[in-house]
Amino acid sequence: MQDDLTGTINGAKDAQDLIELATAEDSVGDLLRRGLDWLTRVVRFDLATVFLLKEGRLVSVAARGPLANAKVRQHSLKLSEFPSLRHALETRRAKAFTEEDHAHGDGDPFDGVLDLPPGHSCMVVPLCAGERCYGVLSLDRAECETYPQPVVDLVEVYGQMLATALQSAEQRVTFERLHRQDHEHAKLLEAQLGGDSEGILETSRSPVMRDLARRARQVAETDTPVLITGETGTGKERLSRAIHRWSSRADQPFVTLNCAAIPAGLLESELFGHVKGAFTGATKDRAGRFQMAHGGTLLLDEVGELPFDLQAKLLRALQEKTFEPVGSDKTVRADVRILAATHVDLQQAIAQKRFREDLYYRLSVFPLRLPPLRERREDLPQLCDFLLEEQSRRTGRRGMRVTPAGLARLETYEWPGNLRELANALERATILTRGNELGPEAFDMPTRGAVAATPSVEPVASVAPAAGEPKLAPVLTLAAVQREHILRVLTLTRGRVYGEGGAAALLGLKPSTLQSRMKKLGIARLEQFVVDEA
Ligand SMILES: Nc1ncnc2c1ncn2[C@@H]1O[C@H](COP(=O)(O)OP(=O)(O)OP(=O)(O)O)[C@@H](O)[C@H]1O
Repeated sequence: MQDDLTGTINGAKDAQDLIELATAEDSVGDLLRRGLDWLTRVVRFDLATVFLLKEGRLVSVAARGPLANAKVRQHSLKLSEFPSLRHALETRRAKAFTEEDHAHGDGDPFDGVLDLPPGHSCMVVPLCAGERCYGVLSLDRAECETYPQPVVDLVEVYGQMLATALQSAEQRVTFERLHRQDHEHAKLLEAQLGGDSEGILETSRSPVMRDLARRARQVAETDTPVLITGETGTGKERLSRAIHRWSSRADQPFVTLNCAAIPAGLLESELFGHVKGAFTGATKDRAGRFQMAHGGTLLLDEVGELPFDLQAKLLRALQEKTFEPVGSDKTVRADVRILAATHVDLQQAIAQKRFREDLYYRLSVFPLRLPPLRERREDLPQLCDFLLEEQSRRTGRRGMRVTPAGLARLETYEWPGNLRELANALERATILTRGNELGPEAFDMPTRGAVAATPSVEPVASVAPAAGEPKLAPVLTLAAVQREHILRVLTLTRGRVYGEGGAAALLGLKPSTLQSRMKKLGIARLEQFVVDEA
């Protein structure tokens, strides 16, 4: 198709370019520039102008052709004064103007801006997609001739494509803004709840802790993997967050994956993502934690629980920084700094063939061992202040403090659940106390001697027997009874939580519920129950 008003139309190639234009992830400016480039190939004009609708006005945002000048680029029109433009938007149809239209219609949109002859070639194309009309495209030529209908139809399709591309560019901007807002919001919440604070690390009174914090800050500056070990509740996750915040990746995502909390069959997809149809229930592509952490830090919590076959895949992802989502043969690259945490003795797990030695050496380039609370008792006063302050942000109970006698009481306890147990003890004491002072009577843990005798139970109080009556057993807290019972069942199942005959099934709980209860009660996961089956 070629005449005075059409350019050279190169069939499939032009259609393909147009589709590419509509699906490209360009910014709005680039999109308009490329869109007008495309148009020059298929239709002749001296001026193509894109006007976008803003508060009842059509504002020129891009212009192309020999007549495009600064005045055209700054031009704007009141839509209500141009019925022909309004009509094009209402009917969503492109229209070529004839000499007659010019004689009886509204004024020329470029009156006062350009000196175009009466009856010049002119076409108006609405830019509408879905529910929205974004504006109009106008084509003008200094010659007096009407654009033929096939050209109008073609440019109308172009207008629809351009509007669709504008729509997706707009959606992308909105999505990115919402994503940013979510990120900001999450950070704010974290800050409000105190989760963005490193807690008592560098300010610790314990020389061991201070040294650990110093080394953590040094390694934070690098991309070296760090293996954080320590008993349950010693603050491994909080230390990981501190390392992330101290690193140059601080503004990028911090993503965690608790390898013990996710059923083994789903872990690979959680780590590396999956593609639609990879397995029953995979109804769409889903990014894994590696992709989510791109540019940032990924904490593999309870890494000792990672199934053996998945450990090889993780090793490859660490070495090559690439992996394949489940069900895909496409290799994905992610730039992720890895932190791993565990409370199990990985050396022992290696000896029992439950953990790969090569992965261990990869993860443990820089090991950090968090001491248990009983080895840093000198931090108790600071920790109590810190945890009470943090708790007050959640509960509103401000100004709580532990009296010196209360502290002396806390110092006599062994703290098997470490900082988490301390936080829980303080919260319980706050609930049970009317005033602001937590004295020894506010705390329900046994003294050091009692702990040694019955390590897994926590009596609240001994009920004094009346004279002549046999001695009564100590009254246990509900938590202590639960703890003891769960430990018994875990021993029976040799540490197995999941599946038929697992502890969760025996206790009538969902495995995830049992896991979280175990975590709360400070029950370390499972190696002490596992009998080496080799
Ligand atoms: N350095 C710290 N200063 C003050 N409080 C801390 C510190 N580290 C941890 N905590 C508190 O102790 C509790 C347990 O912390 P965290 O979850 O980081 O421990 P963890 O070792 O990762 O536990 P788990 O082994 O169960 O995964 C949380 O309430 C946390 O706020």
